[in-house]
Amino acid sequence: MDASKRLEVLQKHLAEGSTPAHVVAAPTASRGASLPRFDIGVMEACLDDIASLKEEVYEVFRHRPDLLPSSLEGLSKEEHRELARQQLLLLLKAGYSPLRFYVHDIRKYFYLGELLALVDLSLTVKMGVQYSLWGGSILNLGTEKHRKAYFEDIDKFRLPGCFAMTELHHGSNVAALQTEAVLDVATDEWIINTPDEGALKWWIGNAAEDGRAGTVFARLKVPSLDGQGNIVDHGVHAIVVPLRDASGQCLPGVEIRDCGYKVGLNGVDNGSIRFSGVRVPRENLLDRFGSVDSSGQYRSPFSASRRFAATLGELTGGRVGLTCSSLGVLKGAVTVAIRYGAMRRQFGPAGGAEISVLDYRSQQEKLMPLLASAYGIHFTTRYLVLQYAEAKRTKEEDVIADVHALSAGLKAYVTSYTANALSVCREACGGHGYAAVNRFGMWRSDHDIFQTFEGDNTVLLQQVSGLLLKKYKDRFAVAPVTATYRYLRQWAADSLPPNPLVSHDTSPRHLRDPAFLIRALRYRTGRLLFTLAQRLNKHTGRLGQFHAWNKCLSHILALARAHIESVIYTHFIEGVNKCPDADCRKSLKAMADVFALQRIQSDVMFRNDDYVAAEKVKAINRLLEHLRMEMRSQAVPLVDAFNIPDHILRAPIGLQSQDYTNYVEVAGWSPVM
Ligand SMILES: Cc1cc2nc3c(=O)[nH]c(=O)nc-3n(C[C@H](O)[C@H](O)[C@H](O)COP(=O)(O)OP(=O)(O)OC[C@H]3O[C@@H](n4cnc5c(N)ncnc54)[C@H](O)[C@@H]3O)c2cc1C
Repeated sequence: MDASKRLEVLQKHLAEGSTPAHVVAAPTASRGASLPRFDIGVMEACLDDIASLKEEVYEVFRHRPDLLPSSLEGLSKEEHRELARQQLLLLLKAGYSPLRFYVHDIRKYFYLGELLALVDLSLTVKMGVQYSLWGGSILNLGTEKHRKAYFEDIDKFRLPGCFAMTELHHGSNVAALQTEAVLDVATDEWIINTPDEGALKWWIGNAAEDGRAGTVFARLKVPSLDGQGNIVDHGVHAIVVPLRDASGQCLPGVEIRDCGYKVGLNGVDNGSIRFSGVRVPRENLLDRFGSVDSSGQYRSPFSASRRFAATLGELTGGRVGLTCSSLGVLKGAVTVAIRYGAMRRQFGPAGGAEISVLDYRSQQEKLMPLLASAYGIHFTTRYLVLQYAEAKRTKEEDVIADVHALSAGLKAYVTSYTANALSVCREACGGHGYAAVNRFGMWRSDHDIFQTFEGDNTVLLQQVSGLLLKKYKDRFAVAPVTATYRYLRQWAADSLPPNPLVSHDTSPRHLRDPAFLIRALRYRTGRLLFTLAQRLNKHTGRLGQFHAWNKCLSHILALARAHIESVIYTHFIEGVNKCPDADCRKSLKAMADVFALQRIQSDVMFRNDDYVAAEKVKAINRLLEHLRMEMRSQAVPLVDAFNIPDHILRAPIGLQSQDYTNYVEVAGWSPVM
């Protein structure tokens, strides 16, 4: 049943006052606080209006259990690469065209990234390399001639390709890359060279085995037009360079080595590349933002720094994709941990039955915030995807800037959050969480690098704060005194408690009021921003900009995280309000409250500033405990609403059956002993 049908059915039942058959049964062991039961299908519909894609894609894999191994233990990197390749080819044979999704229906493209994360993260990353990076660089940095030349072959995976940016000596600092592309005016070709060991391309996905071509980032060096024999360095640009012939042999001047076994993601063939005098036609320069004619005349509508920013800005799609995939992993991990926690029984009152471990408050404290965050991140990620589509459609500068900041911030926040959540979920499943078949180990190893590639998280968070500071500075660039004053007044009005009574208000009604929660989270962002601006101002005079920034770095990172949390909460509440079903809404609202209150509880700044008085902190603690207990009552249906089929989730302790049957079978026992 698709999303709109589900809502229709529910509305009919509500009108008739009856209960649909698939409304979940009451939880067994939740004492005291509980939330109303809800229709899982309706909750799923509130989350996704393209859920049909999930059903179709996962159905494709249902018929190929050979491509869904229960664990990757013992697989060599070559075998794992073949597995990822076959998984990708299966999708293509089933009629999916990721690059067409990328161009015509970006929501589906990113959703695919989320879905495939639970099939195998190597598959998601391989898809990301082929379509977001290799395909995306052609589409976004090139012009029509490049699109015509490569689109079909990239789409069909007839031309597996690479995105060769990183070098041995430089990853985050892209402007410092050293690979050279020198124009030979006589032959109208670029000559690509790796000048030294530090410029070896490194970590390049698809390079070790499959890559037939790649977008290579190199310094564009062009003879000066003054006839003096000088060379002008126009900085880093992207050029298409063929790497292998049809038989898989490296082309003359191209040498490739395998980066070898990694901590995870061994289904992706990362390689290192050296170029020695490789010649490619001048047209191979991806010239949307800067071009060179046959005489060597360089043209760009932008200044060098704006061109560089525009080039890197076009790569935000990769970050959006990683955020979606990371969310997929988070949903999978939380699903396993919560189902297992509900099934697993340890200890109980004297003479009574053992209780589910999920009924321990400590377990709720560990897992309910993760579940709440998964929902909050879900709504925010969906917003990011829509904004990304809007930016591509309208090309409006404001929207592009918003997407740039949000994709950097959300990628950093979500991937770090998920990396930590994987450890919490593993530990919440006790010893059985450590069995390879239950997938936490593999997710942890495969997902860990999400924090680093497509922009190191620490570096990305700085970009977010940099953009916030820029907005702040822009406000008073024109009329410093009045604008600063206006900004502060606005900030005070927006976020400070209107009067001292509020900082002492401990009523649950107030504490759960979205107006209070959003005001508090924005207060934190505003305060961090304002004090950071003051500190940077103070230190820059003495230390210079670079060192002043470094001195304030932990403040800068705190600001970016605070900002992202307030953005997530805003979209979470929007998701709550948009949900048409009252019972679903209650669960969603409880989770949004947990999300925001936990952030307020864990940041001493609120207490230090007397934004929340001591008795209010205690009231928040009590309320959080209560809300987590409430959430526990619907925790299993809440993860069921992610609707991850068993053949995709595979972790035997986390399946819908919620018993040990699959797990004992994996160990070779007959289920009936
Ligand atoms: C499995 C894998 C696949 C990859 N695939 C590709 C690919 O297909 N194509 C490609 O081009 N690249 C690829 N990469 C490279 C990846 O994008 C880089 O590793 C990443 O950008 C980080 O750069 P780096 O490794 O040089 O880290 P560095 O920038 O050297 O970072 C090292 C440490 O220094 C810190 N640091 C660096 N700069 C700052 C700063 N300004 N402020 C504070 N701290 C800082 C970082 O936080 C980090 O902790 C891949 C990497 C891996 C591991």
